[in-house]
Amino acid sequence: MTATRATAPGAALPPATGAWREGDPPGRRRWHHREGPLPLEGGGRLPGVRLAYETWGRLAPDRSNAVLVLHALTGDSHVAGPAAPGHPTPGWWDGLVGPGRALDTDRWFVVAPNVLGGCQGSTGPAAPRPDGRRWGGAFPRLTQRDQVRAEAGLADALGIDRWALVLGGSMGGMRALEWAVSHPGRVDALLLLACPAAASADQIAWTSAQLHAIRADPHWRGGDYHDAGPGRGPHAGLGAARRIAHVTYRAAAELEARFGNRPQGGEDPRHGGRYQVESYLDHQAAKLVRRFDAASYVVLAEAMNAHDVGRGRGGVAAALRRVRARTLVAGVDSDRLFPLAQQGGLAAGIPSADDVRVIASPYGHDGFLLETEQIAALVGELLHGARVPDDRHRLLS
Ligand SMILES: CC(=O)SCCNC(=O)CCNC(=O)[C@H](O)C(C)(C)COP(=O)(O)OP(=O)(O)OC[C@H]1O[C@@H](n2cnc3c(N)ncnc32)[C@H](O)[C@@H]1OP(=O)(O)O
Ligand SMILES: N[C@@H](CCO)C(=O)O
Repeated sequence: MTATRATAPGAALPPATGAWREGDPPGRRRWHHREGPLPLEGGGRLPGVRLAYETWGRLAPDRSNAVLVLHALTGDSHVAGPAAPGHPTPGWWDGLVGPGRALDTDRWFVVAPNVLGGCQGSTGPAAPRPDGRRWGGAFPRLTQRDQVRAEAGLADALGIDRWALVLGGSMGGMRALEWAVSHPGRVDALLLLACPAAASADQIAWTSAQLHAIRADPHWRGGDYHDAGPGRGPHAGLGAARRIAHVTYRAAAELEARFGNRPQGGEDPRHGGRYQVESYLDHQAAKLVRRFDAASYVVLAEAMNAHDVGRGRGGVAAALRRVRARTLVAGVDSDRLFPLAQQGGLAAGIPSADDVRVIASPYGHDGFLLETEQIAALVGELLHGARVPDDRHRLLS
């Protein structure tokens, strides 16, 4: 595996350039600096919080056209647009955001923050503390609620009282749900994709194996490796974590059809060579190691494990009843990590939600990233009241 850096990609970012201004080009990364420390659900306060974010479109004078897009575990604020300096991958929902697309940026003002704890410009373990040293292993545990609280600060700074739509998949869906539960008056419409009301034992178990892989790497050093020098981070551990995770992101039938038990190229597994599927996972691992910080991975994965929208709110059912947004819940039929039954539970518990919508896909959990046409139809239904083709359900709005 390629091991190119000990520091997080975010650590090399240019200095903050301030908040969004009228006339900004689409997709330019900007930063919001919170005034004062962020109180954390688990106790304590996080000082020096900043969120990186990108925007597309123009905020209407009455500020009624703002849409919040929330990314998943290893995503970032770069929802749309090509790869560019500071954006190692093209926009992860490029087919969804832009002029004439479902999130038509001639009409909607789309905002996408990098999650708190992440490594693509927002405050995370690789970022400096107020005293100038890096957080490293001292970075506090976060929950989705802390992350949403930080995002609410960004909304305040942008002058956005209400979101016309909040949407996200996987970890982004967890935060979208938290937004609708903790700020019911600020979310007009809600699209939840491939996420649960609370992390399940199965999800926590898969994540636990990933966390062990990272912490077992001798270069982990309790999370204090960021200044250890080039190539001296826990890259092997992060790569192992990604291999485990990536299998859960895809479907067994898809892997079978693509790779079966065939050897990779001229390699012979009986003599130390790899199977095709091993080579594929090696590739996915190497790509993540080049662009993501292991300590951020740990912070975000632990926050996902802590996800429980009902905690301290009288349970999941009571929490879901707080949602006032027009809501669509959708899951991927081949998702083995966040199975459709979990989205069924969300749809049943949220007062305005209809039956769960099914995204048909062979790709498993990653279907929420890949099936953009089906997701575009759901966005259109929420924003414009247009029916999804072949929809068997009543209109929500
Ligand atoms: C909201 C967010 O989560 S944003 C972050 C999303 N992006 C990521 O997570 C990056 C990791 N990748 C993924 O999660 C998924 O691959 C997706 C959803 C982004 C893309 O899925 P797909 O288009 O189906 O790509 P797929 O899983 O087939 O991977 C293709 C890659 O595997 C490589 N590959 C395929 N077979 C093999 C093999 N036998 N050996 C080695 N590499 C292989 C391809 O060359 C291709 O490489 P490239 O991505 O460098 O061009
Ligand atoms: N491929 C996605 C899946 C997790 O939802 C990611 O890495 O964020």
